[in-house]
Amino acid sequence: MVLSYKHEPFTDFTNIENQKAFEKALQDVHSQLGKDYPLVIGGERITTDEKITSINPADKEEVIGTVSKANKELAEKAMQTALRTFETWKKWDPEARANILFRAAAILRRRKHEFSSYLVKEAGKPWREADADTAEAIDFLEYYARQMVKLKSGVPVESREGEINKFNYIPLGVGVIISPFNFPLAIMAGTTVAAIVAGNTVLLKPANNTPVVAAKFVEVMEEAGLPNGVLNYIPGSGSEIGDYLVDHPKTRFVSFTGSREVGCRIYERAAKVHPGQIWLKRVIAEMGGKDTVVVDKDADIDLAVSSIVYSAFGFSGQKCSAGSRAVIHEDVYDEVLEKAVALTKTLTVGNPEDVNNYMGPVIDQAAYNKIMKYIGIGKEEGRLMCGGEGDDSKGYFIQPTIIADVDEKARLMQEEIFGPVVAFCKARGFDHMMEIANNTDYGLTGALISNNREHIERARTEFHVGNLYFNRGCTGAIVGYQPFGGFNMSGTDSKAGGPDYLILHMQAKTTGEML
Ligand SMILES: NC(=O)c1ccc[n+]([C@@H]2O[C@H](COP(=O)([O-])OP(=O)(O)OC[C@H]3O[C@@H](n4cnc5c(N)ncnc54)[C@H](O)[C@@H]3O)[C@@H](O)[C@H]2O)c1
Ligand SMILES: N[C@@H](CCC=O)C(=O)O
Repeated sequence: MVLSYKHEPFTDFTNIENQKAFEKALQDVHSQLGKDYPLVIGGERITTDEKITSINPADKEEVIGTVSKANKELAEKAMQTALRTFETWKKWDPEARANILFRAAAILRRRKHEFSSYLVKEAGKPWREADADTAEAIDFLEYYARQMVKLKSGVPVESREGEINKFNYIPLGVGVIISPFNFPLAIMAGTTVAAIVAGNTVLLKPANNTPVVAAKFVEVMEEAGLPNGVLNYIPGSGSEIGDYLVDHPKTRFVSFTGSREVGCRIYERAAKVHPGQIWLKRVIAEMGGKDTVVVDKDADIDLAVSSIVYSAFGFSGQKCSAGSRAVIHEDVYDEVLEKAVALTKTLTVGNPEDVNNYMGPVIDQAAYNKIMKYIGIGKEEGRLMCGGEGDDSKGYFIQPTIIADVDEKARLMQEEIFGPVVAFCKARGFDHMMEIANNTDYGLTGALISNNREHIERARTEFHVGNLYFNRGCTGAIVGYQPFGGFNMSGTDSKAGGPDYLILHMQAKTTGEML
């Protein structure tokens, strides 16, 4: 019997045994660095001359691995393989497909610290963030497997006398999975296995900064018994193979997580019907955010401060859910600001291999340059209270930065920075707070810190975000507990880790039989 779903607990790193185990895993992973990873198409390992070199963002000299790079011909080979494999995979008993996910979850759980160590090395995640990323990947496997078992017999519909009507879900076909660098295990794995367990075959194109952890995950799925050709691993250039596969007439759906710019491009291209295409493509596009922590007049100030600071600076602000705006009632603004600056100054920045560092680097030179440019803009749009400095000599380190007194319409309050920068903005009252909270193109996450019941209830309907939290920060959704996805330009609100998610990867079929 399958036990009911419970999310994977996080590792307690204050426990010395856990600390030692993680240090050992880091050493083991260190000894594995620099390997070469081939493409995997139909189980065949294909090595190309052209490579993606994955480096450690905390130490540019350290190569995590080199990864073969698919071109259009190889993407086409992967498509043909996935199309062929779909004909058999779609007929598998959904429960048997779910069993592969359960087994993969068990393997990942046994190798938890190893995977988290790859996340420390390849993505620059501090231990706790890496551990949470691996736990979330396990959660996705466990949760979607159970969801598939629930959906396998469809949903009951009514029948009149003399007929039997049924309503079942069947798979779609070949899906293209395009994942971001910032949850290189959880989002990559979650989007991939949701499509697979629903009976589809997939082409996985991971982010170019983090392809090694994806290659390791493909090995886990093979070990768990996934038949060859169901999951095809094809890292490559987004603009080359990404465009090619999004445009492909045999692509049935695209599951994308990443920036608004790329998401909109995919959405638009996927809408065009190409010669030989006999369906309208489905697109799941989960994109950026400009997320707000709102602090009410009668809030618990210390809770407000920690919610702002940890939502803004966890994983150096490189979360779509990051609280990059703090909107604070004018009566408590100065106090919250002062305390937030003091707390931020205690945060340590450095190599994430050291458990004592709260923040590691940002992902690459382009991200570093972009964030530093925004800090420059912030200095003009507001008052620099702390941080503001960066050092890209060894890795891409940026100090956690608070910019105060920013106008609600300023660029710092409107544009996704995706780095450790938070803008503080003063509000006149609750109406004004809600107005500011809703004044961006996005609508992903938000938090209200308040002890005013009427304001909490008003925010429940007026604060227009896909994930709204009260009296806590705005990051850290848990699979199965807080299904995740946003409104407006944050995407298609697919709600990863939620009860509707798998259905997006299937089509419903009605049958009616006369007796
Ligand atoms: N809403 C969410 O659930 C969610 C979750 C994580 C990250 N994000 C967002 O992702 C962004 C950060 O991730 P990123 O920098 O990896 O995003 P990105 O858009 O730069 O890249 C995402 C993926 O798209 C690929 N890509 C690039 N060009 C492409 C093209 N023309 N066709 C197809 N694929 C292409 C990339 O290679 C990568 O695999 C942020 O904006 C963040 O808010 C959103
Ligand atoms: N689901 C994550 C964010 C994913 C995007 O980066 C959270 O809730 O913090």
